[in-house]
Amino acid sequence: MSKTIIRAMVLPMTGPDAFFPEGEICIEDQRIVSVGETGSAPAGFIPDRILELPNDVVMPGLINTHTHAAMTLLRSYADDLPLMPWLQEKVWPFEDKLTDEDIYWGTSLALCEMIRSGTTTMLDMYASMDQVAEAVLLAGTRAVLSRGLIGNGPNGNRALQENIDLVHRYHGAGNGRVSIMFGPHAPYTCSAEYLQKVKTEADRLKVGIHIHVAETQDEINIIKEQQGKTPVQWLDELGLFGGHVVAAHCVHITPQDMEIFARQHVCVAHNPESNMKLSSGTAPITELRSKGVVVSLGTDGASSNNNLDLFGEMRSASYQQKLRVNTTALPAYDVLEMATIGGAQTLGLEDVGMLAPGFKADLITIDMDQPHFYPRFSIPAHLVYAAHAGDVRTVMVDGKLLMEERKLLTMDVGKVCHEAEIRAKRIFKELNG
Ligand SMILES: CSC[C@H]1O[C@@H](n2cnc3c(O)ncnc32)[C@H](O)[C@@H]1O
Ligand SMILES: [Zn+2]
Repeated sequence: MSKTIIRAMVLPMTGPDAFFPEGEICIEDQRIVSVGETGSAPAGFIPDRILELPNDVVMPGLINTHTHAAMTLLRSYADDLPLMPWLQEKVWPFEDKLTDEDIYWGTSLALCEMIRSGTTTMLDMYASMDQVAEAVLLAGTRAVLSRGLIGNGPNGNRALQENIDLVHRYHGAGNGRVSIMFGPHAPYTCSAEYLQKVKTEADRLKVGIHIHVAETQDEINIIKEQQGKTPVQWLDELGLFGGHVVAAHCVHITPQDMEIFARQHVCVAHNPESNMKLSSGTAPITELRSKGVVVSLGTDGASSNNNLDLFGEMRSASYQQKLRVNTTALPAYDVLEMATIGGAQTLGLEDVGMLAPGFKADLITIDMDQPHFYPRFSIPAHLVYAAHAGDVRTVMVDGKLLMEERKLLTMDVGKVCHEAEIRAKRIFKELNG
């Protein structure tokens, strides 16, 4: 049994007006017991640890709903290219050389970066997912993991079996910190028959599906030529939707596609920085949200971003919609919702994303006693428009501290950076002599 009290400014993300300037959160083991003003702890709650952080804001941990964690090994390896040449000429040849251990260390590097920037949960899609799961279990974060499935390639069936095995081995592991989805890569890398097989397995094992959808105009052209309809309409007619589906990107979608998402409760993972860097386009986020579609935020991998910082992603998401629509689009609180409770809804996690009694204690604190946070007119505006990754002081997941005073408690950052550097450079040498 462990009992903790955190005293700080509390932004619980339970509604736009909920804020406790002199707040207090009580935590027992993995869960939050109470949230309120200082002095609101239940009678008889005797903590064995008190974190006095009066100049910090405590808020839910951020949730990254689309990434390829181990792609940290490709950071700054392949820049300034559009999606297809980037994948075909640079990324896939590099990924062909990755070993299971490389993916373990690349994922660990991503987890160091995520914890240090306030991300407590990720939805990942990659290969060697047992190693990814082990890295997550050791780091102490929460993750939903999917085996990336390129159905049209020679390994499509083997990869599908790996995804099935992953469900059996890791769904619910780490006291529920790890769960599994299926990861068909995209409409242009999976046939109709393959996607239907994936859907059958996902339904049988009662887990969700994570897929890239409508990322580029090239994808729309390919699928329209092959199928005579948009990727979203094709996937809908194939029967892929209807269960729990997370669609990443969704840049080039029509009003009819948005109606399908709303009707089928497809959740969208928006990746504004990757979409800008690959020059893919600007997703119609305000329209999706006004149709009732759940939209959350992802960074995509570190090769198309090139960081895993959701504070930057929140700012980019807001600014991008303001540029596309007008200045009232995606105000600060709405973006914070996308990065917290919206992320939890996207991942089907019912007890994270807010600070409320009964919820899991996945939370972060941000040091507000810094010049760029004065004067304090609006905490949500500060967090979205002024904060950066380095402002995160404390990270807790499942009631366990993963970072205190910016020191990682579960990971050896020096060792992780060293392993990542030598492994990435080895592959570079293998490819370039
Ligand atoms: C088979 S594992 C996942 C696969 O996806 C690749 N990937 C990374 N970013 C993107 C993106 O924006 N669109 C499509 N595919 C992407 C990654 O390199 C892996 O090969
Ligand atoms: Zn992706």
